[in-house]
Amino acid sequence: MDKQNIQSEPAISCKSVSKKYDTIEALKGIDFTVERGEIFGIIGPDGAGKTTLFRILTTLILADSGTASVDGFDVVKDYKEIRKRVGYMPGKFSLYQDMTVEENLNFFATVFNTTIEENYELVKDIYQQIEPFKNRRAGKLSGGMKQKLALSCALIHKPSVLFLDEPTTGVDPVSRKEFWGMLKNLKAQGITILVSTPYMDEASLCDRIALIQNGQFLKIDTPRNIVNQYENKLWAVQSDNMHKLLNDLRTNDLTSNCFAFGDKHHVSVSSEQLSINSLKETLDKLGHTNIEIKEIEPTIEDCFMQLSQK
Ligand SMILES: Nc1ncnc2c1ncn2[C@@H]1O[C@H](COP(=O)(O)OP(=O)(O)OP(=O)(O)O)[C@@H](O)[C@H]1O
Repeated sequence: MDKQNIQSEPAISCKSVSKKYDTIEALKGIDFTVERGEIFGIIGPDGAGKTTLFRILTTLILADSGTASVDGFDVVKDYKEIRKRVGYMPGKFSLYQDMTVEENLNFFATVFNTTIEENYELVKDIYQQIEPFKNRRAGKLSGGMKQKLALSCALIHKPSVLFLDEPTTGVDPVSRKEFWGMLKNLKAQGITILVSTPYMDEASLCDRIALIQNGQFLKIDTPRNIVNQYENKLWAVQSDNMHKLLNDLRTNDLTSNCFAFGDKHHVSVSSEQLSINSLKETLDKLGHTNIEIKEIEPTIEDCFMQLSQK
């Protein structure tokens, strides 16, 4: 395929991709495309199928059925081309623990037939933060520093598509925030990013997201549109006895679902018959004290809970 044709293809395209491990259906007919220059998030809990999808797209395993392409190349036929063009940061950072920071980066550069100097501009902002520790072994770095080194290694050959599988899992909140800042900078340099995360709060940092559960996409859209499409009213409820409150809310005929969210319970209400005051009265009769109920804006997690129960 010539260069111009490649540029008109989406960065990633997946059509009816399925994968089984014995009897476990890890992916059940995944369909989506990622446009060039997007930060696209795959959001879902452990075991939803995120890693399996990443491995198929980075040509490490084969799908049982369906087709997929990356940067315009077919994941089966053109796997060699794809390997040159993608950067992959697996969930468990693939660093050589006994090699130093600099040796790790050098190694990845050499594997891709390049040098640190050649693509230094691309990794500079990230690598400079760990450069003071360049003689330290990777195994002795903190979680946040390991993450920065792993990202530098995934970028050192200037990939056009970057695959980041749960890059912020096990990383402290400050480093998580910094990390998303780095992704924005990479996007500004024209790199397409597919990133998976179990943290629903990170969804809003993506251009578009797919919510995944049990090997299926529940929804694909911008985080804003997903939140706007939330169907019910949503209330945050608390009382002195949160455990009993959860049971009482779940057995109420007029609420559609309820789950614990931080120090409150989030209750989804589809019925017009139920008002905040009438729910307060009901809970009062059930013996609850210090009841507080507030209407709130749904988060992506609320949307996920609603969609996953359909
Ligand atoms: N090599 C394998 N052999 C058998 N089952 C597997 C294998 N790899 C994954 N699975 C199963 O396939 C399903 C999807 O797993 P996958 O690792 O893709 O999900 P995930 O969303 O990345 O979750 P996690 O963050 O836990 O890895 C799970 O039920 C998992 O147990």
